[in-house]
Amino acid sequence: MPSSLDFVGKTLKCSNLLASLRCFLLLVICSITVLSVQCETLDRRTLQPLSSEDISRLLTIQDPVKNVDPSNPQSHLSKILIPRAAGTENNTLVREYIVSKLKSLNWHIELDDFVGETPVGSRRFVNIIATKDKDASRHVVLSAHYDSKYYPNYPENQFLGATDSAAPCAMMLDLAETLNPLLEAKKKSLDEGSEDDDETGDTTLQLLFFDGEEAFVDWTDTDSIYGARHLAEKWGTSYLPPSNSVRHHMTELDSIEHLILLDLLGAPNPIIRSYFINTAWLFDSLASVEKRLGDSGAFAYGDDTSMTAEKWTSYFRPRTTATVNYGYMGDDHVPFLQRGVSVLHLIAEPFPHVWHTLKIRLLPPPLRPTVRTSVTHRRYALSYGKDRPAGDHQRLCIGNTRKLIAWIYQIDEELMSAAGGFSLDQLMELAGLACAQTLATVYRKDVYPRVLVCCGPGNQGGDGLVAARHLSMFGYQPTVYMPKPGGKDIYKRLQVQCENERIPFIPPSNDVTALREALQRTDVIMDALFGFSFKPPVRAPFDEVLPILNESRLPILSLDIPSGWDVEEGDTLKVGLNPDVLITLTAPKKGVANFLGRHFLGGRFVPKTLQEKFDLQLPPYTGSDQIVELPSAKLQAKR
Ligand SMILES: NC(=O)C1=CN([C@@H]2O[C@H](COP(=O)(O)OP(=O)(O)OC[C@H]3O[C@@H](n4cnc5c(N)ncnc54)[C@H](O)[C@@H]3O)[C@@H](O)[C@H]2O)[C@H](O)CC1
Ligand SMILES: [K+]
Repeated sequence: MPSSLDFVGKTLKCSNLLASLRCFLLLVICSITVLSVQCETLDRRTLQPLSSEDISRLLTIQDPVKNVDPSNPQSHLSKILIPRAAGTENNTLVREYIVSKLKSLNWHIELDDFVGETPVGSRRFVNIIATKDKDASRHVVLSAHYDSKYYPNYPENQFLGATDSAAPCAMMLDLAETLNPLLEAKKKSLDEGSEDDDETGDTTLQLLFFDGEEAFVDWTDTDSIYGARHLAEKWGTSYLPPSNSVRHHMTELDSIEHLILLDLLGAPNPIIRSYFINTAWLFDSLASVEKRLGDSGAFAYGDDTSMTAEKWTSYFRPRTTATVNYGYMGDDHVPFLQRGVSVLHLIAEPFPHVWHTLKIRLLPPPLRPTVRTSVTHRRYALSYGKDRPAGDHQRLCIGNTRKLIAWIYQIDEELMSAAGGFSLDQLMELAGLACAQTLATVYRKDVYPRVLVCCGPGNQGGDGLVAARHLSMFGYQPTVYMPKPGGKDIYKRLQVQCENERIPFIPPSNDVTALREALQRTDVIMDALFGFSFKPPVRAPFDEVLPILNESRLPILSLDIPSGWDVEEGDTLKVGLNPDVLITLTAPKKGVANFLGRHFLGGRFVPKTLQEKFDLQLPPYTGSDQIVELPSAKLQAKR
């Protein structure tokens, strides 16, 4: 029977989840207090509430049932709900339907067409990439797979995959159709200059319809998610041409704000959970969207009274610190997640009882849950363009940095004077801890375990050694590369501390062969080479080191200022590193005013007296955090 055959695949998916959950259990217990803070803040954006008129307008733009009604032969769902395993004629028919619908709505279509090896021979796979505004450099991606499970013989080969994932695909087409007039009106007003918003104008909606999600035999790493694996790999190495809004070395993957994957949706009463902390805010936003809709009676339909304002119940399992999910199951999002993409996985778990069975043939997918999920997504997508990074409390006067750079040495001196009372060891410890916390915040240790900490000859190199020690304690695998060790006693003591932690060191040398080899075994680079005392031009051996680090195309996190950048002028000589993330210490330097990547502030040691004396308008840190994320350079420039 197909269901029992495929139960192997399902067990594999679930066992991944269970294994991950088991691994994370201790962590959850130990770090519950910290996590409760992070859940509230990580990558958060605020969702601007829509008025009641907005909601009713949204619901009346288009009948929410029309596109997902299986009894209507013209609905999107009916058109997709045929056996459509990858490589079959039906698969082509469904693809052509999706493409023609989106083309007629004026969406830009790209097909990712390739041949892959499967246990049943070579097969053609075609991912569909539909983008509303092809010129926008940032994408909010909604995705689902359009293939159905392959079975060689009758009657199993009649498997329809209604929830898996015909209904999610139909929801996406419904969303495109419903929002199209609104998206076009917005684009028009941006083009005409009547609405001026670089931030949202540069973000567009992208729909990904994956092919070949299903295994041909049993679900394994190589027999599953053919389309997603191909696209994630391709996009990880496709670089976008640099422009005002596209920074150096930005890949197609970097352009993804969030990838939202819909799967196994459409059956009654799904339980949907939050799996990833960096999209927890997005999950909460969806749940609050659902609540507003439910409480306003928007889910009630016809004679059915089960979803009236008083009776409806949520599909979203509320998130609490005790129930944060740390595992993930095998699905199309995994190759993206492994490459650092922010993911929201919206899947019914436990899987619907009709999963990989033929029952759906006899029992059309229950209409109401499909409509409800579809409407919730419509409403969410409409308000996405109004989102902003929460930045009101993150005031930082970049205009003041001209003064700051002159003051930065003075602040340092005062901190370590008799009046300041700090020692260099103390400041370096707090600076290094903030740097390690930044890396752990952005780069998950299960995806980016191997950190190459590149340390320079000055105090910044000391920050790097402190960070390496903390990273090791956090569970990462740091390696220290210090081509020209500084002579101060403090560096030697820090090196001993690292060695006692069994952190490997690459022996100092002017020959960069060992560096090149180490980069082959690295997931992320920490740049602790030069800080605020760097004076261009770059001297040997670093003149050779910086280009090698850039050419590695690995993600880079820079400490205080990207190495090779002039502290006042930035990367004017174009010899500096191109980091993805920056952790500024004490206060931002003028040279990084136009830095486009993620920017954090750390060095939580500037006392109130010095903040007042130097008129530093530093943003408040939250709870026990050592770092605070700053608004993007683009937003600051506008203010
Ligand atoms: N209060 C704070 O913000 C603290 C910050 N910390 C960190 O310390 C650095 C500044 O440290 P400093 O020792 O003054 O200098 P650097 O580490 O930036 O580098 C000096 C080092 O580099 C050599 N060098 C300079 N220019 C070149 C060049 N063109 N080519 C090759 N080598 C060069 C120079 O000879 C020195 O050896 C700050 O940014 C923070 O990261 C403290 O840890 C805590 C307090
Ligand atoms: K640096």
